[in-house]
Amino acid sequence: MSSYHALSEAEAVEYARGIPNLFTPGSELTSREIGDGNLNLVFHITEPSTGKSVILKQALPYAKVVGESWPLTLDRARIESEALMIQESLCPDLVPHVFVYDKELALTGMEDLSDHIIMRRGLMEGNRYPLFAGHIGRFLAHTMFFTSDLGMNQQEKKLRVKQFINPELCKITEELIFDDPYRDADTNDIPPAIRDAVEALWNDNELKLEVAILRTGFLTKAQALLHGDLHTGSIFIKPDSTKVIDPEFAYYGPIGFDIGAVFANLLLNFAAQEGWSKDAASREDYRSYLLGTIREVWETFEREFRSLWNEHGTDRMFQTPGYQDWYMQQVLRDTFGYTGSKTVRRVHGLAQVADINKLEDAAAKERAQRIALQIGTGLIKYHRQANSIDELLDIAVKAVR
Ligand SMILES: Nc1ncnc2c1ncn2[C@@H]1O[C@H](COP(=O)(O)OP(=O)(O)O)[C@@H](O)[C@H]1O
Ligand SMILES: CSC[C@H]1O[C@H](OP(=O)(O)O)[C@H](O)[C@@H]1O
Repeated sequence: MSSYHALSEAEAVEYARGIPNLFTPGSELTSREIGDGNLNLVFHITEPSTGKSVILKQALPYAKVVGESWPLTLDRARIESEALMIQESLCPDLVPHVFVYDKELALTGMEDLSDHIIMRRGLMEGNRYPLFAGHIGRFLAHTMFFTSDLGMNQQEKKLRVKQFINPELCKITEELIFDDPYRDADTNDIPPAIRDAVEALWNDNELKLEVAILRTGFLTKAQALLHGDLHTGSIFIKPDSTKVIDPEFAYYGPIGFDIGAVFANLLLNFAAQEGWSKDAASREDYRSYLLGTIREVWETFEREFRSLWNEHGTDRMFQTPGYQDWYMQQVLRDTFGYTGSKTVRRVHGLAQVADINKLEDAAAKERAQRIALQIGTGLIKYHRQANSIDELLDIAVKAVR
């Protein structure tokens, strides 16, 4: 197969047949396009006679959610496959294995994770995942420590920064997270019931100053190789396993941005319990589970990151007493701010979340949206003063009192 074109299901089968050592030569293969994300095609190829399968993910030259009027680089397929391979080298059990990356077709062939479910769906079904916090805390600590100036050769790190320059995907984030929600942008999709609360953001200069500071961090703070879009739709899960997918937004940025993405999406589900829980007691119980998960993710991340630093840190100046504590406090403060920014954007910006949008009861949906905005703006405004993860949990609890 030659130059770039979007594959048909039949072409996807032929492509998969050519991946070495995967399927039985000459056997029947089936293909189904299952992409439910905002950007790409995803083909699920199976060999019914053996149960073997593979996922082929192909970038389209535009953003699928908007259409051909929003052109988008195919280089994101390279970014995604290279990020997955680095993450696999650091946390082999927490990402899908990549079998093949095809530059010309902007296509990645990877391990099929269909025995897992997308975590957003799992949370909407009220499931609990006791191992998740440990898994994702370890993922965050290892992928960020070993790609940062703390944990890798600082000259090689500069080359990594170059490898993951991702201007078009970063621009999407810069606009959809750090600009459009705070003005009357065309991309916004404002729920009419909460227009008053949304307009209040546009006029809140204290809030916009903090967003400008967080935007500056996103633009300039090349701390570690981020996943870049670590929401619960980018996490596959089952009780004993967690897999992170879809790092096409990967770039060198502030560590708190990825942690904030995880927390924001747990908090969006927390807000949406207005409609998902059947009564007040189960609502409170599930919310406690979500907040407990946030606390455990942070504690795991902090413990593992500090221990990697103590064991593998090579920079002499960074061993100065007090520096590690200062660094962790900055990461915590960034985490508050990015959790807030990533919560707000999902309420009235482009690409919202099913946790809230699938609520059928209009009053519950409106309450959920207002709670999410209150949590998000509260975290953004407080972020530069934060000293402990408890304060984040308090801001969430106060929003539902
Ligand atoms: N490795 C995989 N195994 C099984 N299904 C997958 C895999 N990767 C993606 N999918 C399916 O395709 C969907 C879209 O994939 P995703 O990587 O999130 O695409 P996008 O970048 O367009 O958001 C996922 O929600 C999931 O249902
Ligand atoms: C125009 S892209 C909108 C939105 O979609 C991405 O999510 P995903 O690829 O997981 O569907 C990302 O969050 C972008 O901000």
